[in-house]
Amino acid sequence: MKTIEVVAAIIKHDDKILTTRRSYGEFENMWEFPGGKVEAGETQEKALIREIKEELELDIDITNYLTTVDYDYPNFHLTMHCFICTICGGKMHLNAHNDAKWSTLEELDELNWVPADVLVIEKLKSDNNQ
Ligand SMILES: Nc1nc2c([nH]c(=O)n2[C@H]2C[C@H](O)[C@@H](COP(=O)(O)OP(=O)(O)OP(=O)(O)O)O2)c(=O)[nH]1
Repeated sequence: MKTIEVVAAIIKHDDKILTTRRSYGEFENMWEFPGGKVEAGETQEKALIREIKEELELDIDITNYLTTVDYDYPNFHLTMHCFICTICGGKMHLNAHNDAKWSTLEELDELNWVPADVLVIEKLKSDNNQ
């Protein structure tokens, strides 16, 4: 099975986290963390900065590494590296999503997530309880 390597941004502001809703493809209208595929020759950090600029027109600072999740979808294996980030510039514009919202950790449970992201949310919650 092919593996897709993806980077995702957990963008924080105060006690809120930015979530975005996919506007196309097999996970249309499900919530995710913004990001995308790492291109050949790119570092994970460079890929994430590029993806967030493309998708949201935002500049980000990567604060720290959160986790890497591995998930088997029926037609591919996902390896997704997740980083905690903050916004350092730009004005949000949705180029690849049909909605975005700021949610507290508790409010994340109310959203219909892309399947692999449930693992990311578990990690965010366990870190928060330490
Ligand atoms: N961006 C993102 N992708 C995720 C998440 N969770 C998850 O399972 N995925 C999957 C969905 C997609 O199959 C894959 C990422 O693809 P993508 O479509 O965002 O990548 P990309 O921006 O490089 O897009 P494309 O030009 O190939 O469409 O990872 C997540 O939180 N964020």
